[in-house]
Amino acid sequence: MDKLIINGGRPLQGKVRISGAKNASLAILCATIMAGDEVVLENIPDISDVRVVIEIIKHIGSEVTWLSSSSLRIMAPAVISADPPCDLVKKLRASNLLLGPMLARFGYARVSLPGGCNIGVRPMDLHFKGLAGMGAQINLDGGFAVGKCTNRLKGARIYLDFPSVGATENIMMAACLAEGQTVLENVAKEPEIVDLANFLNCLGAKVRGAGTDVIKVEGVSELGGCVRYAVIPDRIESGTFMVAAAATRGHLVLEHVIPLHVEPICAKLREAGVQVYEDDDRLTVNATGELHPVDIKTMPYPGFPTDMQSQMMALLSTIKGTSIIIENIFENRFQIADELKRMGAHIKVEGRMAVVEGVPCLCGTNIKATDLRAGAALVIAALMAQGQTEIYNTHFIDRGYHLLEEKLTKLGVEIKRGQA
Ligand SMILES: CC(=O)N[C@H]1[C@@H](OP(=O)(O)OP(=O)(O)OC[C@H]2O[C@@H](n3ccc(=O)[nH]c3=O)[C@H](O)[C@@H]2O)O[C@H](CO)[C@@H](O)[C@@H]1O
Ligand SMILES: C=C(OP(=O)(O)O)C(=O)O
Repeated sequence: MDKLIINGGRPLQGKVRISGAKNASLAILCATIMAGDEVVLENIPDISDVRVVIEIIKHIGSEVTWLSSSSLRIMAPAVISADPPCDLVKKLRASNLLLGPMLARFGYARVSLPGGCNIGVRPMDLHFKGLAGMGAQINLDGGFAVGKCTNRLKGARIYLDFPSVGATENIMMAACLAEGQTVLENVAKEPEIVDLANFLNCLGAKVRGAGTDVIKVEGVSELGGCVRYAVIPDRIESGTFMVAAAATRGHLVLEHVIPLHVEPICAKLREAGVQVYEDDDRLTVNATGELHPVDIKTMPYPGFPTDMQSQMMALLSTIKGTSIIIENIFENRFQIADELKRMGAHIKVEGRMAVVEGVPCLCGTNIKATDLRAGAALVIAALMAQGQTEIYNTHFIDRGYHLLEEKLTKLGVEIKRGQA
């Protein structure tokens, strides 16, 4: 097991290039199993979640080759050679996105219920309801979701009770190969949904409306390949660096960003007194002035992302005054508060609300990541803290941050990896 050792107290200074989006890459990798010909993907981050999904699709028969450090060539199988292996599926959440594509292409899927970070209950009822609405039989069997459809899936009108990202993606993918039209209402509007829809359309799918509340899919009998598809930049990695710059009262230029995707984060940082400037695909963050407390409510996109909530909590823990955070998406995303308190933060958690009283500074100590974004938040806390911090459970952080130590080192941070 690894640990990260960080000596804090220096402002982040310089330029950082943002990598491809984890959540878009994972969904697109699952979608590749529906492709009838070769697919080349670019801007794929080489992070552990991506490596695991690649192993899973290879196991079911896909041929996958790294063409460079961020591009992949994939050829999906005509028939699946094995079920997705349970031990790999359980390593992450996004493996639940195999169900829709496998059912649509092969008429059968036996996928273990997914794992991933312990940030809430995370049921799959909306996925199952949508796929069943298209004619699939879905059963739960000893921790596995087993889906079957004897004939082609049928287009249907499906209303999601909640705009779930994963359910929108699974049903949208399955609808691409269904017979007739699918109308999906109250869907998630996250940029990763739009990226996935764009990729599917590159394969010859007919998806319209991604990024709005209603997605319409005209099913086609087969999908083709794609000569080149570049995944969008990671808005959560962007947000994490922006918050890290603010927390260390630094000055940072982020390159290869889509500013629109990080607008909810920019808006909150500006409200806190951070200067944020946009220029094409670059963002400049300057936090050399006084900062103010802010209140945050996590919401589906374009609201404030739950995946940035922990990082903001770390930042707010050293801003004088009271900030209130309401977590509306995942009930278990305040575990980070206990670790921040070990560093001297004053945070009171009551159900879905956290009250953060800013303290003048945090102190370095030994702390452990409880999930991916909590890990990112602890890195931010360590960057601000006086003295040395050791962060354990780094495997959570490795799920989602490409070249984190290298990027931070270039920005002036003293960071190294050691054995825990
Ligand atoms: C791999 C990936 O893309 N992960 C992202 C995805 O997760 P994920 O796709 O799991 O998140 P969802 O949008 O589905 O979950 C949002 C809420 O809906 C609930 N729900 C979801 C499905 C369902 O069938 N029933 C149900 O009740 C969940 O428990 C949660 O409370 O979106 C989340 C919300 O933006 C992000 O935090 C994750 O980083
Ligand atoms: C919650 C996250 O990911 P996952 O859905 O893969 O657990 C995340 O990226 O913060």
